Amino acid sequence: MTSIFTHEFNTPIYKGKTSFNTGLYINGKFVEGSDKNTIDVINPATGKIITKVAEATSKDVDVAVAAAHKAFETTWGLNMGGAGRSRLLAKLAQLMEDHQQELAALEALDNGKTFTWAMDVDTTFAIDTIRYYAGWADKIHGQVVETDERKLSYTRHEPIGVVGQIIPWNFPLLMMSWKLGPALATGNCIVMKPSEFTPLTAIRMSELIHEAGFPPGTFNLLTGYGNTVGAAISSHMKIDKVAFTGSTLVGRKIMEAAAKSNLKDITLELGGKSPNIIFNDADVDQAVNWAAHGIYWNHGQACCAGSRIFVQSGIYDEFLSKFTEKTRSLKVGDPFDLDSYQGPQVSQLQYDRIMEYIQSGKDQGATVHLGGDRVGTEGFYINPTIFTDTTPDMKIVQEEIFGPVGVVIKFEDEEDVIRQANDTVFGLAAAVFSQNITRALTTAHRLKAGTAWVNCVNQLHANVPFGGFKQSGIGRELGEYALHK
Ligand SMILES: NC(=O)C1=CN([C@@H]2O[C@H](COP(=O)(O)OP(=O)(O)OC[C@H]3O[C@@H](n4cnc5c(N)ncnc54)[C@H](OP(=O)(O)O)[C@@H]3O)[C@@H](O)[C@H]2O)C=CC1
Ligand SMILES: CCCCCC/C=C/C(=O)O
Repeated sequence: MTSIFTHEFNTPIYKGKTSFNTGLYINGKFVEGSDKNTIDVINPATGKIITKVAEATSKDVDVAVAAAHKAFETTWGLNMGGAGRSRLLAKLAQLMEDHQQELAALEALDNGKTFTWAMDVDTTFAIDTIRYYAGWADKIHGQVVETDERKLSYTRHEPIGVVGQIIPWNFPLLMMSWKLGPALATGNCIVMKPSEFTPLTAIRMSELIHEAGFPPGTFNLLTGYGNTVGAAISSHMKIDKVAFTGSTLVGRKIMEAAAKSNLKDITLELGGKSPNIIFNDADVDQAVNWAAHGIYWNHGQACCAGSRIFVQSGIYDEFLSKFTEKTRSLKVGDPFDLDSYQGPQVSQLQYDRIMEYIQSGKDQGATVHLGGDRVGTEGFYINPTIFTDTTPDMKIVQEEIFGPVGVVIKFEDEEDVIRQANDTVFGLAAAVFSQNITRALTTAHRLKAGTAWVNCVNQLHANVPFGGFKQSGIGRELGEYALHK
């Protein structure tokens, strides 16, 4: 028997109730996992169990894939026109909006992000994304190509089939929407695995997908572990594509599994070590605010986090002093407190990883300019941390920390900073701060990054493609680009 999770939020910022089934969602029904095991879901603010959810196995993957294939052949795929798909996606967006506060509260409870950001960013952007792809669903056509005066050819944009989607814990609902939107708009059926750490909004979304009226089997949700369910999805012979967001390490495994099984198509949105470049002629106060947002927002748990802050020598001291003050002012605390900027890291595992990076920075001779320690005695809270006196070879300069830890590095001129900024295996995002538009754009164009922001950071929109160069990924999400792969 599957269980129902009921929770009453009685917090300063949100009061309300949620109640939903914690089973796997397969073929339009909530069911137990084939082994009847469960996974504990932990509250990162306390380290205590919130609830248990069903644990899927590779057998459940087979059942979900069969259901998805049946839906693809009968009620979805080429059998449901674009207008029908559009209507259902629009209905889903409306249901998400009707339950926005509940979804934001669940995200804050499960992930540790603040309720305020979950409302203003995660849920709002997720709703926008589903609505945006609802708009596309009936506007997807191929081309007519005249080959000579008497002949023409035409192309058709057909769905791929059954797609596996593996999503991470840092933006659970948002990453779900980035993957759901284009896949459903183009007529594919889905077998999705959320992160074992943050499954709650994905499960609640399964109920909303059901309520919206998507035919059984169109969308299936399997809560489970990466090395069982994730691996079974990426090596499945009847899954036609896998879309993944997560670490570069696992991205590599997925690509290998795809190659070794049925050569399925892949989209990978992986790690980053984004440079944030601040020239002498930047508006320093503006750059300080954006730099803080770039690295500390979502507790540094963002693929595009501006974790390497390069500051030109003429303003280095002024910047560092103001950036230190700004960092000191950010309140770390309960995700449901009105004035919290930063909540806990998502898990004990992630907390330990970040602390190990902080220790490695110290061991390799960098200076902890600010922070570097835990906050409080329970939960996974870490003080926003600034490192200085780094060298290019240090782990904290080269590797993705995925925590509120930034390195501030002095540079001399444009050539110097472009060389340093591009000295990374990653290439997801970058930012440039300068009042000189020519310098800003010239620098932005020379950075090997999928996205380069000028005088701002983290500006992502449903209609703008996003994805990485180098080991930050393959393919693009969002915008029209996401419809083509
Ligand atoms: N680009 C991004 O947005 C993200 C980057 N990361 C980076 O990865 C680091 C490690 O975080 P972590 O949570 O371990 O990231 P992972 O890459 O392990 O997790 C992302 C997703 O992949 C799943 N997964 C794990 N192993 C496999 C596998 N063998 N086959 C298929 N799917 C699998 C996970 O499942 P499970 O539920 O078992 O964990 C989860 O759903 C972070 O510190 C950060 O640097 C992490 C998350 C997001
Ligand atoms: C303003 C919205 C920012 C969204 C960031 C999305 C990041 C994705 C990732 O970490 O994979």
